[in-house]
Amino acid sequence: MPDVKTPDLNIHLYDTMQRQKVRFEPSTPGHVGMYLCGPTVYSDAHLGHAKKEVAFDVIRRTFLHFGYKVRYVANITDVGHLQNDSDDGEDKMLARARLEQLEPMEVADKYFWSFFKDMDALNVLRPSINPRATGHIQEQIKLIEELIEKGHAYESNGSVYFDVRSWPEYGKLSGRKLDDQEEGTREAVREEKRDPRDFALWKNAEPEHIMRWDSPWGVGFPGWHIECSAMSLKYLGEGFDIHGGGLDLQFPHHEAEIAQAEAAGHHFARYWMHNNMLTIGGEKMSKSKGNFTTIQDILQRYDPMVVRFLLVSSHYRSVTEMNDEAFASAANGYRRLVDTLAEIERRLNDAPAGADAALDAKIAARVQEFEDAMRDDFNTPKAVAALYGLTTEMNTALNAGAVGRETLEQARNAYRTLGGDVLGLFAGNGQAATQDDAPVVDRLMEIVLKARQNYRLQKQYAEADELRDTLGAVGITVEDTKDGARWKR
Ligand SMILES: Nc1ncnc2c1ncn2[C@@H]1O[C@H](COP(=O)(O)OP(=O)(O)OP(=O)(O)O)[C@@H](O)[C@H]1O
Ligand SMILES: [Zn+2]
Repeated sequence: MPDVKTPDLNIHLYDTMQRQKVRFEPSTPGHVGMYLCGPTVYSDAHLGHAKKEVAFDVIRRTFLHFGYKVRYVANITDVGHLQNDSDDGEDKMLARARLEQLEPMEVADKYFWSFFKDMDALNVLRPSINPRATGHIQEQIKLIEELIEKGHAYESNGSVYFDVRSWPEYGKLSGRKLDDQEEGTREAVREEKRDPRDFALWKNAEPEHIMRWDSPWGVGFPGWHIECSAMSLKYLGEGFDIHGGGLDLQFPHHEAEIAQAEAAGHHFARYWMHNNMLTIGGEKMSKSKGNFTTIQDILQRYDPMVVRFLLVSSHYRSVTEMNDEAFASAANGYRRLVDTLAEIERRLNDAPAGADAALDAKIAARVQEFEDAMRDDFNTPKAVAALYGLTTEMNTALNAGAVGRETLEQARNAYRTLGGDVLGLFAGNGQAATQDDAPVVDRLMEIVLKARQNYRLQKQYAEADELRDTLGAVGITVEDTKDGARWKR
């Protein structure tokens, strides 16, 4: 018999569209189709991106835990996302390509791989499907044609705009009334539009715009929003289950996605989920504000599992404020869990046979507490509190003397399943969990890398390589970049 678990039917989630917690009912029993708006790949990912990716990864893992099959589609934006998120301005990819003197597709690939390297480190499961906007131009053109045919879009000067006045529901997700919406675009673009709030589905390419494709309206490129409507429907089908993204994408991006899909006659996402922001000094961390810390930089200082622990310690719909104290307390909290788990595993080597019924009941109650928290809109802080509770109880029992093998196994399974499989916290060995020594190691590494650089300058490459290999053996990788050597552990 295959190991088939009956899906749990008691999961509640907060649906942004309905503005309340509702019971999740899948469109196909036992299956969940999820779409997540992914990154625009023009620079390295920062901790704000990590918050979003980890939030939805935990949601996906929770559905898996509760017996669902999940198809998880997360896109990569590699065209059409213009600066200021508006209908004019330079394409973010092109601006970066110019800066780095690369082909736009080189920029996309460079940051695509860097994104996945970071996500792998944070133990974020890879998407089931990872479609790229430039690979789906035909699908986007087809959807635009449907919209023109139905009278919800019009061509103007080689560009195509969505006619917001033709779609009274525009604004239903964010609750914005059409009249309250800003008219952000510059004069020349505004002249092309019937209403300044119309948004671009397709843009006519100026001669110098090198990312360009043929279309029924001439040579151009897709608007930013259309890719997500086209690709989610393609891979998840009509009326798919969950659409996710950051709260800041509700308007205009998600509002536009809904209008594009529904005005063309499609059934779109049935639930909308949004993560809140990671902030620094109370302000959203963002690339354009420049107040960001890249994931690569933070991983120089902290074990990726500590970073992940920090992120799951606050709810996905709450703000996560990032500062040194938050990391220090995450490192300590995480250490408590892994130390106890390590002790349980050590004791299992020579534990006496048998079980401790009272402790078994406590473990079962903590498992229940954890699962109830996750069923209630993926309440990770409460779930973490259940793990802390378990940890206190286990430490008391372990300090008091021998614990029976069956009970130790139960406890280990609880940590591995809930902390490991659901929260994704036990990739790697967690050994570098508390890096109170980070400043000292930083300084030491500066000295070591300088020594290695001296070897290289004197063409003593064998010695330089040996130094790098020795560092590798203790878990420190050194990478040579054009800006000098970088390291991480
Ligand atoms: N600080 C943050 N906290 C949580 N999620 C974020 C944060 N910053 C970005 N995201 C999410 O990551 C996704 C991609 O965001 P995007 O590439 O626009 O990042 P950004 O730093 O806001 O860039 P920009 O400042 O150029 O708009 C979006 O879903 C967005 O909501
Ligand atoms: Zn999107």
